[in-house]
Amino acid sequence: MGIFKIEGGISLKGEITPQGAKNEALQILCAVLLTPEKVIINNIPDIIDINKLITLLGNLGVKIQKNGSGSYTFQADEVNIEYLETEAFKKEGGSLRGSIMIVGPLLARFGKGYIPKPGGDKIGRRRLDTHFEGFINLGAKFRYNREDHFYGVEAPKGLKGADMLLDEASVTGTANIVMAAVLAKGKTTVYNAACEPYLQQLCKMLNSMGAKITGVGSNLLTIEGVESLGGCEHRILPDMIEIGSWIGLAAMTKSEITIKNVSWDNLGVIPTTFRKLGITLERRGDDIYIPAHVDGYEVKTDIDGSILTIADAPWPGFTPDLLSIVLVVATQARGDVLIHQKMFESRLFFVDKLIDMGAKIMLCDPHRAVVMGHDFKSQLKATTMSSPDIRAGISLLIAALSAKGTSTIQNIEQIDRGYERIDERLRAIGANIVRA
Ligand SMILES: CC(=O)N[C@H]1[C@@H](OP(=O)(O)OP(=O)(O)OC[C@H]2O[C@@H](n3ccc(=O)[nH]c3=O)[C@H](O)[C@@H]2O)O[C@H](CO)[C@@H](O)[C@@H]1O
Ligand SMILES: C=C(OP(=O)(O)O)C(=O)O
Repeated sequence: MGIFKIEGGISLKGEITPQGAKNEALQILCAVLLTPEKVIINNIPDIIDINKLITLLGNLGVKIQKNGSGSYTFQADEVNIEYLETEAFKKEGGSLRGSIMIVGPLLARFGKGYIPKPGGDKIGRRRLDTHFEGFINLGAKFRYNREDHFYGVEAPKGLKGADMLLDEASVTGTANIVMAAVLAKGKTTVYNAACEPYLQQLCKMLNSMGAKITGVGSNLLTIEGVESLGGCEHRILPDMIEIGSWIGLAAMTKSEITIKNVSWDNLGVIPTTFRKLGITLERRGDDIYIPAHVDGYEVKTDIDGSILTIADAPWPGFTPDLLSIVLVVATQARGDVLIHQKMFESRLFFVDKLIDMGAKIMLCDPHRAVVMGHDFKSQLKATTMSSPDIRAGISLLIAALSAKGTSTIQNIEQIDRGYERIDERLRAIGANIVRA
């Protein structure tokens, strides 16, 4: 397992360009299974999770050609569906969360889809019921083997469009159901659909392949099934979670940073949420400019003076993936913040490490933490820590960059699974970080 050694307490300066979005890329890569024609995808991030999914597609027989940095051509004209029943697939298929989204396309095109319990972060229960209830609504037969946690759906006679109301607006669940419904017979409506920008991107890509999806961007999608889909070219959006991470990093290290080409119109409430923490962000064209916060940043209260609460919610609410970053940034703010992580129950436990570093945080229960900001009057102390999940990992990295002295972060594979060449990119703006 690799480690990062970080010499903190240094202000950074410069420009940083966000990578392509991990969570969009996972959906888009699965969609290549829907057509025998060539699909070109640009701006694919070079990170562990994405590279694992590309390997999985290769093992399924998809032809893969690298065109250049971040650009690939995929062709799923000879899919080896038997691979789904091998021991190798049982091992490999479960190693990331995003692999669950191969099931919808395979079911739609080949009448069957199997998957071992998918991996991803250990951040609480991660149910798959919404996915499989959706497939069942489309006429698939479902089976689950409790012993080896293996899920399967089959529809040898094809899928049939249906009206459905999802039990929750699951992001990967909606993507999976949409990818199954595009090739079903007749009309499907999906209400309480997730509608975040990455899902909108998926729907736009599918429409460019010949699918008929309307309502894109809303929570009611209507899908007219088509016989087959063709090839296309698609570009992945910048990663909004990475953008939020750089905003937090800039504020915490009092650095002047420009985040390039962020696709502002797809950031939703992310900029306003950081502004509530007192962070100044300027829109400059499609860039975000963050001045050095030499005098710190002051948390805004609610209109009636009550303590600011930052909570997650399905899009267009604030993404749960940025709450850990907001929490670490709050430790040096002027004022107090309640962080309410509603979706996942094990994502706040990393606060122990921040408390060890000197942060004032009260963990009220698994979902809520009150952060009492230091206003930089007391700097965090460098320490040795281990990254429990991807977003806690980056939050600890931000804490280490702000702390005086040398910190060590272990288990950095958790960070590498979502952030491309992070050490190299941070060194380019002046950070003292080495990989060992
Ligand atoms: C590979 C990928 O794209 N992963 C993202 C995806 O995961 P994923 O698609 O797995 O997450 P889901 O949207 O299914 O649900 C996330 C959690 O929120 C709960 N939930 C969800 C919707 C809802 O209306 N109410 C509710 O309580 C679910 O029970 C679950 O515990 O979306 C999550 C929520 O944005 C992100 O954290 C993950 O980074
Ligand atoms: C939780 C995340 O990823 P995954 O769903 O892949 O575990 C994340 O990206 O923050």
